[in-house]
Amino acid sequence: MSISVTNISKSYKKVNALQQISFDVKKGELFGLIGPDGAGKTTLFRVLTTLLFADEGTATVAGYDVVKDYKSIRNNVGYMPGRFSLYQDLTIEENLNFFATIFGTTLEENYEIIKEIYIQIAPFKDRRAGKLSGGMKQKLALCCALIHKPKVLFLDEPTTGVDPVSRKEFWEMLKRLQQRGITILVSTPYMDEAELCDRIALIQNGKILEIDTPKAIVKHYPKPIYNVKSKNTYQLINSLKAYASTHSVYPFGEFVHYTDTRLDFNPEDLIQYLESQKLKEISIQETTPTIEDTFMELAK
Ligand SMILES: Nc1ncnc2c1ncn2[C@@H]1O[C@H](COP(=O)(O)OP(=O)(O)OP(=O)(O)O)[C@@H](O)[C@H]1O
Repeated sequence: MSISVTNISKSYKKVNALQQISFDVKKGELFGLIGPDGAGKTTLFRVLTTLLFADEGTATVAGYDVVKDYKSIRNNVGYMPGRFSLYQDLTIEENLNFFATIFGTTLEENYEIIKEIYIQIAPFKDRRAGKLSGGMKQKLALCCALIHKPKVLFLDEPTTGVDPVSRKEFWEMLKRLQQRGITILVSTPYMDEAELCDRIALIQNGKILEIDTPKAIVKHYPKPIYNVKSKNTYQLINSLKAYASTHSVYPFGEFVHYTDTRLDFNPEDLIQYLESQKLKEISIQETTPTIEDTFMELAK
């Protein structure tokens, strides 16, 4: 195993940020931690990168214990924290040289591993990090996390605040790093990114709700789910919430996702009810559940 977490708990006074978390990540796996703000993702990253002690439990990374072997872990992992880690007043090149130096290496020595990402920002190498776009900062932060050739890469919400094109490119880069045998633990609040991981853990309020491949997680969804639409979405949600047989209701893109408590649910009954509520242009269609639907169901 590349990462092994056993019954890790961590509290900040009254907040139980992590509660008995256990999971394993295999060597070379791209593993996603999926959960909303405050779920405990950053706390877990900090424990695994030896920056914070857990109250209970044990964890190993690349075979090293996070408490006893913290020095070895620091030499073998790359960490890209969610909040920006670069020196804003240093240029791209200076940031890279700085990170290389603290790990006792040079940009030249490990150029091969960062080359593909670095060439995209190299034309701006004399620009200060503080003056870069979100996508460029992210690429520079990834280069800095990789400069000492880590075995395991920790990426805390690397695509938050980054435009959709850069997000897509970023995930393509991660896939290529994975092909080099690097184990990657990445957190994201974006459910569409969850589908790009080999396996994911859904996490909320410091607890793991489920761990599996994205496909299997969606397969476990327990009910038929419907895309419901009408002219007035706000009123539609309120009416659906007030309906006697509602199991779940929440906005989902241009639709409202609806599940019913009855096994013999007939959409016609729901249409009649919504019409009686004076809703107009109603449509109901069964749809395939997504990871977000599974999350909403488990988090209920
Ligand atoms: N230093 C701290 N002192 C007190 N509470 C904290 C501290 N750090 C985090 N918390 C709380 O612990 C919980 C987990 O926070 P954590 O930052 O690990 O979550 P997260 O999933 O990374 O979310 P975010 O994306 O918002 O950082 C939250 O309720 C947060 O408010």
